Amino acid sequence: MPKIARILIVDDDPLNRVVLDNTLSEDYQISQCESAEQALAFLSSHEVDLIISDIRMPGMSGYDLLEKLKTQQHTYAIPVIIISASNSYNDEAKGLQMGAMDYITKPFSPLIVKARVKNHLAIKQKNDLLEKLASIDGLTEIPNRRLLDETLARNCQMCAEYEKTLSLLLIDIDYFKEFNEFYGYSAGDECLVKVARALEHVTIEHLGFVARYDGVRFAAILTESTSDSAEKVASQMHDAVDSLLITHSTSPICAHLSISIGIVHITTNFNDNEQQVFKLADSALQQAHQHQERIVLINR
Ligand SMILES: Nc1nc2c(ncn2[C@@H]2O[C@H](COP(=O)(O)OP(=O)(O)OP(=O)(O)O)[C@@H](O)[C@H]2O)c(=O)[nH]1
Repeated sequence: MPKIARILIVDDDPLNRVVLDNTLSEDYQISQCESAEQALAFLSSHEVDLIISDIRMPGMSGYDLLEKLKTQQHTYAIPVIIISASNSYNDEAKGLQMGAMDYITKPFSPLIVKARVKNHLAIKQKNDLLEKLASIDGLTEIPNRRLLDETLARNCQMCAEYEKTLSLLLIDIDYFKEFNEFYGYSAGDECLVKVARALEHVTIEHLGFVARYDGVRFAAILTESTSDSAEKVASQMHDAVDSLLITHSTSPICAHLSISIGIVHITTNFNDNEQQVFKLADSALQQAHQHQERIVLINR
């Protein structure tokens, strides 16, 4: 069943909220807020597909709300329709320049509101799909490098700001060139999909994030972890890949397909950016390869 879109109405006038609610509630799930401040609080814990906001409200105005929405990761992509009693071109231009998708003047025609809402939701749906396609690895269907880079940058910033811990695990499949050469590239593809699923399963259980970093390397991010818990996750990843029992007869180290893992664990008060964090995880992975160790951990 297709998901019913959720629309948030922000207006200090209860009558306007009721009229809009009556216009749209037959087709959508509606939530109402009587101020921009209340809307921001609501959006911190609820997902919405579209916002309809008045401009002139006590406290924060609709413009202030727009400005704030555009600076937050979880709200910048939500389309906003401004609905206002002002028919001044300046007000309309300002709203559109600030990123509103549309501007409707009051009194409004319910049919026009319905049609515009429907059109903006259709565009949002397509944008969401494009966003998803641009963030997912085509072969393994787990997040790709682009989403990994964004997620790591965001998490590094959050950890520095709120003094939280972060672990980055870099996972490499051992002797995959030899696997491809012996079993063929499409068997290699199948194997990558299986390994990705196994890693994803373990990571999700620990509320982490995993992505395909490049050809045969994966990366997982764990926040608020300890170095022990990061090592435990790495060890579970080894078990998960071992239990796939994928024969690798040309591997010099194991009869089955195996992985090596480098971990960097960052404790509070760190100032490393995402590139430095990545370099450290990579050097842990190189050490794992050099010394043929299953897991190498660098504490920072
Ligand atoms: N089947 C398949 N192979 C890939 C894909 N992407 C990269 N590869 C192959 O993966 C192999 C990776 O080789 P290397 O980076 O040398 O890694 P390795 O052979 O595992 O060597 P070590 O990392 O030292 O254990 C190369 O042969 C690539 O062609 C893919 O999407 N599918």
